[in-house]
Amino acid sequence: MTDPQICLEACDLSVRYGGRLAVSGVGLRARRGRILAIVGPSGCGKSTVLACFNRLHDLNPACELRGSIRLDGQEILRPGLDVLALRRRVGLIAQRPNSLPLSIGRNLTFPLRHHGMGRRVDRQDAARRALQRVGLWEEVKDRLGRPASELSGGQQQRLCLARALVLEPEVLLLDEPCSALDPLASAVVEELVASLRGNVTILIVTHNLAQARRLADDVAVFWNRDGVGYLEEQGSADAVFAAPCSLITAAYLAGARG
Ligand SMILES: Nc1ncnc2c1ncn2[C@@H]1O[C@H](COP(=O)(O)OP(=O)(O)OP(=O)(O)O)[C@@H](O)[C@H]1O
Repeated sequence: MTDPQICLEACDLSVRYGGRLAVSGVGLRARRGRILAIVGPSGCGKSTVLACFNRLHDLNPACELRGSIRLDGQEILRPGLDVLALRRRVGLIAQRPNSLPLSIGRNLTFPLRHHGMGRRVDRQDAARRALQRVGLWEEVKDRLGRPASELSGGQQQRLCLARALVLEPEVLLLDEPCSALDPLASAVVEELVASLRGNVTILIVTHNLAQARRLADDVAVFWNRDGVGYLEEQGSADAVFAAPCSLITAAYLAGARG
């Protein structure tokens, strides 16, 4: 039986690019409403695994997935799944702010329309609430018609978070969301992510171990052997940081490896 505390679960997940095995045998569990930090050295497959959870690899015909991923107990890798509906439930925020080449307001109303919210007034209302949620409303309310590209990097990343949140996702996948931001903008985004705890299940890839310590309820440590990424260890952040089970994790967290 599915554990109701588990929102998202990968079992024996493997990914190949053009036939080359990139990630193998990953079993990962994300608890509902908690923040799971995914850490590990470069190239061990963190982003590759993260992108599996909203089927982003469907866009890459050279990419092949094996194994199982269940969202609320339902298999999401099965053929015929409504991928648009999945992406409404599981949003992804990339490393670099990727606002749409539209106005600030339409960055939010466009996805709502795409996902079938019919009335303009409802879309505008949802957009305002999403902008308030990420603390951008006061900064942009008088220039909603201006291009999103006029915003700073930090503001654009908050706009991207608002664009994901406006669809009221159950899960947010964050791929190093602060790595392109200065420390102040990074702190704002980090606080925002922390404020979502309890409401949204969050998986965040980060190279910043201090950030993982501050944010995470749970931690998954990835590693790579002979060029193939795998999950070395996972557990509660307290346990993994204080008393890791694996020597590799211990050395990585101590800064000696990776
Ligand atoms: N689109 C792609 N096509 C081919 N190989 C890829 C592609 N994306 C990733 N890879 C390969 O898959 C492996 C894992 O890469 P991935 O980016 O997932 O690692 P990562 O742990 O997220 O790294 P980083 O921390 O540097 O972002 C690497 O060997 C990489 O070269």
